[in-house]
Amino acid sequence: MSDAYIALADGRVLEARARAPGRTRGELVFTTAYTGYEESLTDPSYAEQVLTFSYPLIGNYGVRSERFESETVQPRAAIAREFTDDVAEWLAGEDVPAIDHLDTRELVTTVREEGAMACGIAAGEDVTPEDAIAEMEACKPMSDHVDIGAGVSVAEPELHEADTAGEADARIALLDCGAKGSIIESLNARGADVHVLPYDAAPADVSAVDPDVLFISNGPGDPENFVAAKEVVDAFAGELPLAGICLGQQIVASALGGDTEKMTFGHRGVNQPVKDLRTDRVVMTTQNHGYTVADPGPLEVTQINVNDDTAEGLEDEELGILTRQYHPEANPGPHDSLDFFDDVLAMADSTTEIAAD
Ligand SMILES: NC(=O)CC[C@H](N)C(=O)O
Repeated sequence: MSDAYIALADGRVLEARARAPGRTRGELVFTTAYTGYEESLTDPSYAEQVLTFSYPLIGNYGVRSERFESETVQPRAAIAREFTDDVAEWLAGEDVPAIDHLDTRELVTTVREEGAMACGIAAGEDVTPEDAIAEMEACKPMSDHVDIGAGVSVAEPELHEADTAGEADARIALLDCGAKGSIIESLNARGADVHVLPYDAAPADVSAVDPDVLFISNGPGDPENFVAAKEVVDAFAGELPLAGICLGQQIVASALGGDTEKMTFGHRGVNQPVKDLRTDRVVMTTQNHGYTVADPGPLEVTQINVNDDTAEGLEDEELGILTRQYHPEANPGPHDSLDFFDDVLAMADSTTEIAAD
């Protein structure tokens, strides 16, 4: 008798071992990252998803809150071939179901072939396969989570001061659609004050901060549902330099007349190769996304994914727009693309010069 089950939308039910009990449902996705489980499990972009680690052993360097990207565990459940006790205890303490001792290679192959899909999990004493099936049947498609930003954004504006407190070189308005903490830290470390605004802030809320750059964060769900953020981008494009990471890139492109589409299984891992089309330089990047910019609208695609040619960087020098589909803040690494933040802050400098002229 097993004490855990996962039901898949394709009709299969797999047996597993319960490491943290509970019943839940979500979109089944996988990451190939072999380090960075603390960062992944606290990345708000995983809201409403069930995260499978393709690497077989997760947790062998413990759990330290210094590495968290947000204050809570974000996916609805976690799956690995084997979790260490440290990770299992952390997830149990956070009431996030976790299961292991199942064939995660089969799970990953299924998602690669059939796409990210609904799943249901039941773990703990006395659970039955029917419990997992009932959860799976109640699972909504990701695009139906129309207000997903509400669960991951700040409720009120917050100021995160530059490490050079009192002597900030730039002021950033960060629209928090589920921002990873290390995006804020990367900006603070480069001398920028970061005014974090709720995901549904109005253009007037952005003006109130009088920023040098408007920055749209990463976040969960379907970018087309972030209607207020698109209105903000539309209001400030050409007026203020604009930057975005991941969901931020998708929102900027969509707001300016482009389009996004759902990928079959997405990109989640820490070794995604990205090529800059102007220099032919390839860097390794951290990624976590299930949607992609299919039509960049007026923006130029300056970087692409080497594996599937999808858009990884969008720019418009005249409008002052710079976005990345991957995660330049690079926690857990690699750090190849950290200079993105220097390029964003250079846009802030250029507006200061324009204003001074
Ligand atoms: N990390 C992100 O910002 C993810 C963006 C979006 N939710 C996607 O899955 O594509």
